[in-house]
Amino acid sequence: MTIVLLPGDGIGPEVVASAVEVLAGVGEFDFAEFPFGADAIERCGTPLPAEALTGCRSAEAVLAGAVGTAAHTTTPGSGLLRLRAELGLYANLRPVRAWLEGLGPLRPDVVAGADLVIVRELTGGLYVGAAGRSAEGAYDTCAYTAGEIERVARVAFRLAQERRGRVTSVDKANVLETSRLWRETVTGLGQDKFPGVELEHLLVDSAALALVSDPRRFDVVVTENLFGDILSDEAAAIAGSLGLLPSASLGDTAGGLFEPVHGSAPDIAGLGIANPCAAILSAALLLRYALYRDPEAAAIEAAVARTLRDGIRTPDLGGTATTAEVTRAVLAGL
Ligand SMILES: NC(=O)c1ccc[n+]([C@@H]2O[C@H](COP(=O)([O-])OP(=O)(O)OC[C@H]3O[C@@H](n4cnc5c(N)ncnc54)[C@H](O)[C@@H]3O)[C@@H](O)[C@H]2O)c1
Ligand SMILES: CC(C)[C@H](C(=O)O)[C@@H](O)C(=O)O
Ligand SMILES: [Mg+2]
Repeated sequence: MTIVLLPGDGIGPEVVASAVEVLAGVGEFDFAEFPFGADAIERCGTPLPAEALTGCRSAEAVLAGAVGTAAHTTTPGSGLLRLRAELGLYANLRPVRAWLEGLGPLRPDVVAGADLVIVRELTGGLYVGAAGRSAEGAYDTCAYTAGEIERVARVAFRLAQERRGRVTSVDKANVLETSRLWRETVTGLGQDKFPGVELEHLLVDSAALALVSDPRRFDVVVTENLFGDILSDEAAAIAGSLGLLPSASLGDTAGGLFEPVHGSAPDIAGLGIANPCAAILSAALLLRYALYRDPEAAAIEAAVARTLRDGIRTPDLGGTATTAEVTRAVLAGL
């Protein structure tokens, strides 16, 4: 059972090492590591070398850190986008929980008990549409097919059936044609196949406010690629830090890509203070969604919750613990 590791850049290798320690604490796995991101550009001349892609294709699952450095800004991200596209990972689950009161910048009475999942469409929209420069400026284009919308909406509805039975679809249907198609398609699918799931539609600007003023109203949020990218970083305020947000990128075949929502955090890379929880929780999602080992996944999540409760927290959460100390506490809590 091989798990491919793509540590990448900045704090990526630091937090992936923590996640690997925690995985080794719950079972026996084979790991195969490949260069990725700016690290791969330096070593192989490309952010996603052919052997890394081949390794990812044949692995049970992929655990990634983050990509990007000050010297290499856009190209490392293109390797990540290509990996998602090549593996057909169109649904990106980004669970957000208020693990503990008072961790983040928001009022505890607003966030206490919040527990939602953002399902971000991951292989379409503005990220992949025709883009370029013209004589006068530049352009990016947004296009979605009904099929692309329906398949990610299906993931959201199914997830809601296992949770609290409520989907919020986020779009900008008052302006964008792709959003009007998004709204029609999600509505049709809900009526036809998921009548038991409550569906509401929110415009993205209004959703952005509701996320931080009334996060408990959300169960499953489904939205297009760029809105999902932005709203998920915003939602980190509910959890308390980007260092607490994991993700699972899934397609129609087994396996998937599991990675923190955060980036390579060049401002703290190499200091040993990165919060490893997002990567550790991504490893838990890997166990749940790629290896079907839910008990181990739940054990890791409980150990992270205990570590936070015990006050063993990195500086992003107002603590003084190091990456290694948090990792040790999670392992001890298993
Ligand atoms: N999935 C990815 O690989 C990914 C995601 C986002 C950004 N990026 C890339 O990362 C680079 C930096 O981007 P950015 O600074 O806008 O976003 P970032 O997510 O790297 O950092 C934003 C802020 O959050 C903090 N932070 C992030 N993760 C943390 C953690 N685990 N523990 C403690 N603090 C943490 C950082 O220190 C920084 O202050 C860019 O090159 C960007 O393209 C990559
Ligand atoms: C690095 C970047 C391409 C990536 C994205 O925009 O998808 C990141 O921000 C994320 O959220 O995974
Ligand atoms: Mg992002």
